[in-house]
Amino acid sequence: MSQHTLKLHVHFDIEHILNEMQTQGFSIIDGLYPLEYMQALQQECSTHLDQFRKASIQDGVMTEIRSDHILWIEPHLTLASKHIEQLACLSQDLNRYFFAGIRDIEAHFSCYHAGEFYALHRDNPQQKNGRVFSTVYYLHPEWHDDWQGQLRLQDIQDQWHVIEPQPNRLVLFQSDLLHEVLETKQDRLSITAWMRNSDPVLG
Ligand SMILES: O=C(O)CCC(=O)C(=O)O
Ligand SMILES: [Fe+2]
Repeated sequence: MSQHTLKLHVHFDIEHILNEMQTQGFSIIDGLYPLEYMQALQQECSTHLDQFRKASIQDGVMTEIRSDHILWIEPHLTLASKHIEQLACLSQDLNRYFFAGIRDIEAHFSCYHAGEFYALHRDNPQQKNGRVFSTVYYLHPEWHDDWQGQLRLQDIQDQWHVIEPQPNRLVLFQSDLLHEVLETKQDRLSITAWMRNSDPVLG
């Protein structure tokens, strides 16, 4: 499919999402995109894998907390940019309902190779980086339960959830919730995006 002819408009079940955000602080949206878009996005991701950088090196400093590889999404990544446009639409609803003040979205592709993980963390540790909501969209072609690599997340009632990284699944959660990516047994591809209420500080 030519990326120029690709028109993407997703209908979010916004009432359901808002209700889940209100009661648990996170929401899972399955089967988000038409298959042909997901496949085109996979291809965009795979053709750029050689440009991914170790996420464990931030500002030249090494951290042990994560071992995945990332590529920040910029406009030339046209298919990934369409995903960000859809998230921007969703953020308008979140703004209307939660007065969240979201003004922009920052996002990167992530690739976890077998043996890689992201230890327990919050995406907005001291509420300094403006991240209000986090989203992860999984785009590997398939996922089996015994491949591990789950997202483990504590909800606003302190209950823990283990979420499988199923392809074409979007997970939306409050950026201040504790979560981790368990060590994966297979290559795990995703786009992580943050809805922010202030100017970007990459990292
Ligand atoms: O890939 C995931 O399931 C979560 C990734 C994550 O926590 C992050 O990139 O901050
Ligand atoms: Fe995170």
